[in-house]
Amino acid sequence: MLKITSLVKRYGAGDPVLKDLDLEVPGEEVVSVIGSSGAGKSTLLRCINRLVEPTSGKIFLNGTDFTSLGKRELRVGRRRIGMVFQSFNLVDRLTVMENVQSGRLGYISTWAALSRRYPKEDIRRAYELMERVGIAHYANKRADELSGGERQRVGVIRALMQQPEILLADEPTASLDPKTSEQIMTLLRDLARELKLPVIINIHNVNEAKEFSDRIVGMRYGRIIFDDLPDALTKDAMHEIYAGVPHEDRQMEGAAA
Ligand SMILES: Nc1ncnc2c1ncn2[C@@H]1O[C@H](COP(=O)(O)OP(=O)(O)OP(=O)(O)O)[C@@H](O)[C@H]1O
Repeated sequence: MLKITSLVKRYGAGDPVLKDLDLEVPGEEVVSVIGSSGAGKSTLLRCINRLVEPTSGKIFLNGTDFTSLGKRELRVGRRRIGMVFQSFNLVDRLTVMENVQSGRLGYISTWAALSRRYPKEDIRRAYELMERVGIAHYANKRADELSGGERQRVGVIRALMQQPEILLADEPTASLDPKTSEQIMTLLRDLARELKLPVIINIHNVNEAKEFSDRIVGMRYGRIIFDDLPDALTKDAMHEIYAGVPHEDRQMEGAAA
């Protein structure tokens, strides 16, 4: 369970971009965070693992107060949070297996990692997960020889190798074509169920958010102004979330389709 209370983030001396946010995400729930550009979605995600330092407020993951962790504790704590990125963040010249094993970097010795002497159990788990998502036959291929969808599968498996307690996905499908995008969203939803893992997805595609999430959180100017089931995301609710945004009409048509 993730619990966020009274979260505020202010960059420099400017106005806060997160304004007193409260959010709870229980296990195996897929929550999509939507909202116009600049609403604070990425900042929210990045505050959870403290890639961005919260200004005030509390973030608890299964009882641990992440906001109070010191540097060393935070390094260990971050293993409990898996992250999936829009641009995949793979090391191109490394193989799929090497990229996947980098999810274990915090757990094994530097020597073992550098000499690629991965523990047997890690190799077994990597193959199990790669088979689950259909990329096991690419284990020895270089990451840059894969398609976008395959690369994102590697990104997801690398995050899962950490055995995380939550998965944060920052626009995981934004670089993918519509069909591949749906496959990745299906995968995230199914893995959430199978691994009993809460998943928070920052996403612009409202149709995908509605189709693949258990719950939608709508942000506007640093506040959560919608938090409900996908079916409750009516045109009016969309209007409120996206009011004043240049692409408002396109977004609304998308949701109504
Ligand atoms: N490092 C930073 N320094 C200063 N301001 C920042 C920084 N990162 C983000 N911001 C500002 O914080 C606000 C929220 O940005 P954020 O990236 O969280 O929004 P977002 O909803 O994820 O937007 P998008 O959908 O375009 O990615 C924006 O006004 C942005 O300019």
